[in-house]
Amino acid sequence: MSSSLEFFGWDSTWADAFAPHAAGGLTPGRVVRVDRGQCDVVTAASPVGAVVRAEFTRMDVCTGDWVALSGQYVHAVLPRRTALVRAAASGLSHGQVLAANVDVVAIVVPCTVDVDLGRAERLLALAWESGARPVVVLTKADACPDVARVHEQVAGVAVGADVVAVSAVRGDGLDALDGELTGTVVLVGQSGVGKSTLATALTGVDLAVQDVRHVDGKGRHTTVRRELIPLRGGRGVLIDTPGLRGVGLFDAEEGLSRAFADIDALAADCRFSDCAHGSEPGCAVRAAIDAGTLPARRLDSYQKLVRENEWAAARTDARLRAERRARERTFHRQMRGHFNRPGRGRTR
Ligand SMILES: Nc1nc2c(ncn2[C@@H]2O[C@H](COP(=O)(O)OP(=O)(O)OP(=O)(O)O)[C@@H](O)[C@H]2O)c(=O)[nH]1
Ligand SMILES: [Zn+2]
Repeated sequence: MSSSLEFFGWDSTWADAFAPHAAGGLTPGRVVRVDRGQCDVVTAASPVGAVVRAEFTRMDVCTGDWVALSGQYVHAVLPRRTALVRAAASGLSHGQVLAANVDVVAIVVPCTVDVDLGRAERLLALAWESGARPVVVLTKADACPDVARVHEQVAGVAVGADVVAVSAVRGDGLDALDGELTGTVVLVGQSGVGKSTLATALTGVDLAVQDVRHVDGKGRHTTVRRELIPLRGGRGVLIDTPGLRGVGLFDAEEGLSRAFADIDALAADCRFSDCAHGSEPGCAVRAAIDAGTLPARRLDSYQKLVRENEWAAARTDARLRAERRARERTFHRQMRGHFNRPGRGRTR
C-alpha cells in the first residue's frame, strides 16, 4: 500500500481488515474531517470529499476512522481499534465519539502550583476507557516556579501513565514529548491550557489558520480545515478536532478502574466486597487514608466520577427503555391494524 496512507497510520493489520473490501474493488482511506454526513477522506491518491450513505450515519463516522470508499461513497467503516467517547455535549443520553483509532491521548494540564488533579483524573479515566495510551503533558512549565513538585503531584495521580513537562514557548521538553507521541494522537484539555500552542509546536503548522486545498467529489476546489495533521517527528499524526474540551464520562467503568487502579487494589482487601469505603469496618481504603498513604482527595474524586458515570449509565438505560416501549407501541399498533383489517377473519 502506498506510503502516503502509511503516513496516516495504515499498517498490515488495517490491510488485513480491509482485504475483503479490496477484493470488492473498494478504496481504503482515512477520515480527516466529518461535517454532517460529508467527510474528507485521505486516500493513497488524492483526498476525496465523500458522502456518508444515509444508512451509515448512525454509525457515527468520525475523524480517524478507516473507511472503504466506493467512488465518493463511504461504503464501510473498519472496526475501530479505539474510540474516544464522551457523554454528548447536549446532555443527551448518548455517547459521542470524538475521535477513532487513537493511539495516544495526551492530557494537557497547565503546570501551576494549584494544579487541578481532579480534572487530570477525569481525563485519565476517559483516556483509559478509549483503549488508547494516556500521557499527561504539563504545559507552560516556563511559567511555573516549581515544576518538579507539580510533576510529582501529577505523577501521583497518573497511575500507569507518563508525565512530561513542556514549555511550548521555550521549547523545553518537546523532544521528550515527541518520543511519547507515536501513531494517532489527540490532545485533550480545557480551553486555555495551551493545546493550540502545543499543537503548533508539535506539527509546525499554525492550526489556528491552517487551510488545506481540497478537491471534492465533483472535482471542485474547496478549502477545508483538515483535522489530521502529521507530527513534526514523522512518527504520527495529530487529531485536532473541535469539541475535545468539556468532557463528561460516558460508560467509563473500565477507564475508571484503570485510572484508579491503586484504589481498586486497596478495595480488594476491604472486608466487604461491596464496601463503599464509608464507615464500614475493615475498610482497607479508609485505613490507607488514615495511614496517610492515600490522599482523601483522591477517594473523593474517584467516588464523584463513579457517581457521574453511574448517572450517565442510568440515563442510557432510561433511554433504551423508552425506545423499547416506543417500539412495542408501534408493534402493537401494527398488529391491531393487521388483525382489524377486513377479511382477516378475526372471530369474536
Ligand atoms: N508561558 C507560557 N504560556 C503559554 C504556553 N503555551 C500556551 N501559552 C499561553 O496560554 C494561553 C492559551 O494557549 P492556547 O494554546 O490558546 O490554549 P488552548 O488550550 O488551545 O485554548 P483553546 O483554544 O481555548 O482551547 C495563550 O495565551 C498562550 O500564549 C507556554 O508554554 N508558556
Ligand atoms: Zn472499603
